[in-house]
This record gives sequence, structure tokens and C-alpha cells, in this order.
Amino acid sequence: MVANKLLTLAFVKTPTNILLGYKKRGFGMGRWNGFGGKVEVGETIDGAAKRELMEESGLVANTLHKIGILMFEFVGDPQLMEVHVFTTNEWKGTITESDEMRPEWFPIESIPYKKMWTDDQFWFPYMLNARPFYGYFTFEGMHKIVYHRLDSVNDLGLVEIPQQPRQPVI
Ligand SMILES: COc1nc(N)nc2c1ncn2[C@H]1C[C@H](O)[C@@H](COP(=O)(O)OP(=O)(O)OP(=O)(O)O)O1
Repeated sequence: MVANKLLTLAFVKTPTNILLGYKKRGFGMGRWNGFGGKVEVGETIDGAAKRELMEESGLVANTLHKIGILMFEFVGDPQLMEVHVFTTNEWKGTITESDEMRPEWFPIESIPYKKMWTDDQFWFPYMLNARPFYGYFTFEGMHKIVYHRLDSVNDLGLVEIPQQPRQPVI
């Protein structure tokens, strides 16, 4: 069994707008997304989320609210991605482009789903409405979702996080 890859994903939002970043390199390149990345050894998940937000957007969030847990399986890969999703509506600092991300505000009614990961259109409504959620998505390649489930949850701390792919890895 391979340990899950632990990642964060944070969104800065107001009642009408959301800040997204255009990924300029690496995993998810060419897509708009929230700000996040790997949890480093010795970091808490919350600490990693704040660090990644600051590195990729220039913004400092004193408080991040955990709003979801997403599991991503890529057919043939024995390692699951375990992504902890956060939001904040309180931040300090100046929005700054990094070598990894180009941040830009979008009106909530014009989120560019066609230029984002295909799973986002499923769980964004939960995130935008502050409804805690748990999702599991199985991808074949980088676009096609071959399985998904999405649940509203009362307590994210009680979510049972899978440790291996649903599909046998040959
Ligand atoms: C598969 O579907 C996904 N959808 C969405 N919306 N976001 C995803 C998906 N898969 C991964 N992500 C997120 C999780 C992270 O926030 C980033 C990936 O992080 P990255 O690999 O760039 O991590 P870093 O630590 O920043 O990487 P470097 O060490 O290369 O800087 O995407």
C-alpha cells in the first residue's frame, strides 16, 4: 500500500467574486484553480494551505476554513491524491503573480469551468455555498472522469479517508 499524497487547495472569495490562479507549470498546467500544493514533512495541513496560498498568490490568510476533502484516483496509479480544500474571506497583502500561478478575480457567475479540472464543476457549488463536502473522483487520463461520488457532510473530521484506489492497479 502507498501512502496518500497529501495536498491543499485554498480559495479566496467575496460574496460575488473568487480569486483563481492560472497554473503556469507543473501538474494542472494551463488550468485555472485555487492555490495549493503538497504538505511538506513536519507541516500541518492548515499550515501548508496558508504557505501555499502565500507563495502562489502573495496573500496571507489568518484564518482558513476547511470546507472539503477530495480524493483523486488516476487509473493505473496506486497512489491516491488526498486534497484538503479551504476557503477564506479575510486576507492581507497584495495579489502577486508567482512563477507558478497568475492570479485573477472572476465573478462567481463567470467561473471558467471549461478551462479548469473537470471535477470542479461538481463540487464548486458546495464550496461556493459553504456546504462541507467529500468527493471521490476517478480519472482516466487528465480529463475523463470514469467514476465519482460527492456527498454533503456534517463533520469533515469524521470522513473515512480511503487509502487505496477503488480499481485494482495492474
Ligand atoms: C484531479 O483534479 C484536480 N482538481 C482540482 N481542482 N485541483 C487538483 C486536482 N488535482 C490536484 N489538484 C490541486 C491540488 C494542489 O493544490 C495542486 C497540485 O499541487 P502541485 O503538484 O503544484 O504542488 P506543489 O507543492 O505546488 O508543487 P511543486 O513542488 O511543483 O511546486 O492541484
